[in-house]
Amino acid sequence: MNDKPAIVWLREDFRLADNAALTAATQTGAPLLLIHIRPERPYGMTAVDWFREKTLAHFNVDLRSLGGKVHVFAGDSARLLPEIAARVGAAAVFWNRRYDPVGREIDAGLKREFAPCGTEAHSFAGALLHEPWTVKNRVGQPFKIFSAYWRAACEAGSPRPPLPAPRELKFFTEPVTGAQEEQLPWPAWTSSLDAHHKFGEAAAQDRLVRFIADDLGHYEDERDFPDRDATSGLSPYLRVGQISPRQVWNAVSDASVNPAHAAARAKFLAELGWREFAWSVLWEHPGLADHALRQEFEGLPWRTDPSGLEAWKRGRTGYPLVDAGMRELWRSGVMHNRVRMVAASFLVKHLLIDWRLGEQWFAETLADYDPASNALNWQWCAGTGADSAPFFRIMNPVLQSRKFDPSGVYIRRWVPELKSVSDKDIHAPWESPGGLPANYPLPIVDHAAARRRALAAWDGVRGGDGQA
Ligand SMILES: Cc1cc2nc3c(=O)[nH]c(=O)nc-3n(C[C@H](O)[C@H](O)[C@H](O)COP(=O)(O)OP(=O)(O)OC[C@H]3O[C@@H](n4cnc5c(N)ncnc54)[C@H](O)[C@@H]3O)c2cc1C
Repeated sequence: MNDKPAIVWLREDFRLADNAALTAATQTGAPLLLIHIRPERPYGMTAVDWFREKTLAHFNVDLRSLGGKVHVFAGDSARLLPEIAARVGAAAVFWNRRYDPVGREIDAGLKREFAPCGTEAHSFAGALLHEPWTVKNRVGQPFKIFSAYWRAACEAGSPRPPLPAPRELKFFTEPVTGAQEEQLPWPAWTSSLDAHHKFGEAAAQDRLVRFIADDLGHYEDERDFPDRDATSGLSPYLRVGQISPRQVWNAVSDASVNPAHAAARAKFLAELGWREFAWSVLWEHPGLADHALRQEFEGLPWRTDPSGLEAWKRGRTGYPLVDAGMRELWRSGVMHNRVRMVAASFLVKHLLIDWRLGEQWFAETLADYDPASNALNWQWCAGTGADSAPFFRIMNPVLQSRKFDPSGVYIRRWVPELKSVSDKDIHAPWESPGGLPANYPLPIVDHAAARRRALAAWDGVRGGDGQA
């Protein structure tokens, strides 16, 4: 028995089950000191910060019933973690790895700092199915194309089964100085988000079980329709680690699915694969959110258009599907994937506004924001990434709306001004015989003209040899 505590540093892994760091710390027999270090937030809370804080609060409720809690600190973790470890005389520190450029540098520095002090620092895989540096092509290079990446990842074998939650947790009970209030005051803008989310490990598991039972079988056919609740809704839980990708992978792989639906299962697992691919690309390109992967796009003549950007952010572009998506984002902290694509394409191609400004807005407002998936998908939509939709493929927001929200159910949910417009006219209400409803704007840009402008800009970058 060892009375020096083992510190478990929780970052994006607020769960008891399949938490390799927690399990390993438990196995030492030392009393556990669970800590979380809030980063300094000079610009205030973002939506994913809000989701993480809510998650932490719920995790603490679960822990209290087991006699423990997460001690919360705030500040620079590179300085604080060694201080806390020294203060409590920790025998060892455990964490699950993170892969963002800043986080991985801090963690590597901490390991170097702990080594000579006799405090063991142990890190584990937890947030991904495959460590981002492990899936490589035959000559040891990272993949640039998703399909090749995913084939290789699948050939590497199934991820190991998830770990059970530790049967018994013994907590460090001495007072720990310097800890903060567990809960921060919520900014006013977060109040509308609450109604759209449930928190806690049990809620995440429940969502997974319901998705498998009700939606997995028709995932492939229905996932693109924002008017249906046909996707898993797991992304915020995955983001803050209330559920692990291994738990999702194994539950979906083991579920008994009608053989006719095997393709739906494969499609869903491949979407988890996109998440993996995004992290592997970020691992290789730490500047993914700042620099176009295709260099030539750095020369694209982006427009400076503050009022266009503001109309896009507020859902006032006059294109109902784009506006519905942007308002869904603001009010709920999430947006359906198909609509994310249409809204992103609209900003980049119709308004010719730099994709980085859209990436930043999503980073502030998405409850599932992660630096890999967000940057990769923005580069995909902008055509600037390695395996992206080509720039000249410009989504028509009206046709997308007619195809994927045919009766306007999704639009009416988020754009109440259009409630009484007919199903036929709701996609382009400015053409409605009844006239445009009061308070809803005319399109801020004409589709055909915007398309021509975008193609001309792209042609300039390509030296005039482009195809439209
Ligand atoms: C411009 C843009 C920005 C995006 N930003 C983010 C982001 O910051 N964080 C984020 O998690 N996803 C992002 N996505 C991807 C995708 O929209 C969301 O993962 C998805 O909408 C989440 O809903 P779901 O959990 O119901 O997904 P499901 O369809 O149920 O998919 C299951 C899981 O697979 C993963 N996944 C699905 N699609 C993608 C994808 N295209 N790229 C990466 N992973 C995917 C997610 O982890 C998701 O939870 C972005 C997409 C676009 C077009």
